[in-house]
Amino acid sequence: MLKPIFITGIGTGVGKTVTSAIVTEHLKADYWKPIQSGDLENSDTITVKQLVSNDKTYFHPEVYKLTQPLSPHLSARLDGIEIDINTIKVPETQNTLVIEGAGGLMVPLNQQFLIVDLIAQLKAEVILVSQHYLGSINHTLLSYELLKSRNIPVKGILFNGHNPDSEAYITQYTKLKHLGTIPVLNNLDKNSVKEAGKHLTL
Ligand SMILES: Nc1ncnc2c1ncn2[C@@H]1O[C@H](COP(=O)(O)OP(=O)(O)OP(=O)(O)O)[C@@H](O)[C@H]1O
Ligand SMILES: C[C@H](N)[C@H](N)CCCCCC(=O)O
Ligand SMILES: [Mg+2]
Repeated sequence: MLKPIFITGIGTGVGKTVTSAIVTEHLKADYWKPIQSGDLENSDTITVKQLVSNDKTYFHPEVYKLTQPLSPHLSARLDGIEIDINTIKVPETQNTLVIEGAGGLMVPLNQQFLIVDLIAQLKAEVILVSQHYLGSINHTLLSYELLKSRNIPVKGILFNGHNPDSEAYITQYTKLKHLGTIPVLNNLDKNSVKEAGKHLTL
């Protein structure tokens, strides 16, 4: 079986959903967001559906749909449940599977487990999404160190936005494969998503 691709990021709001749409479209892969924390009317699955144009992608349903836009451990508690990571199993598919996490690697799912533990359990390989802001080099290198310490395979790093100096520093330090940069998409739509994928090395 192909290793699923887990799209994680150096934090929340760094562009994992936009990246997931681009990667999903480019590979005509399936998409799965196992834990949606809040924004249920405008979930990441709905967003990716709106941005993908191929007819091969299958959207697997979320396992947890939590009502509050908070860390999943807390969102679950407020909904009166606890996330059981044993219920989160890779869906059956013959296709490449793109999985989107929630927030960054150390985001708690319950009192014990973090997103990074879920990645290990799902035996996925990671695409790390970084975004440029003051402080992002630190967040990117911390994410890299964690993945390395857990022996999690990393397919490469994608930058949402372009900053040649930061990218050069990060790639020379980590030796991660630079999979490309995603420009600011002023018109975020099916066309721009399809086009952005052509400039990535996946
Ligand atoms: N390259 C881009 N061009 C235009 N808009 C972008 C780009 N990247 C991200 N955005 C916008 O920034 C916001 C955050 O991006 P996104 O939802 O992809 O983050 P995320 O990492 O998936 O967040 P979460 O942790 O909530 O899942 C969204 O409104 C998205 O449309
Ligand atoms: C609600 C948000 N959009 C994400 N889905 C979850 C982000 C959790 C961040 C938790 C944290 O790192 O403090
Ligand atoms: Mg997202």
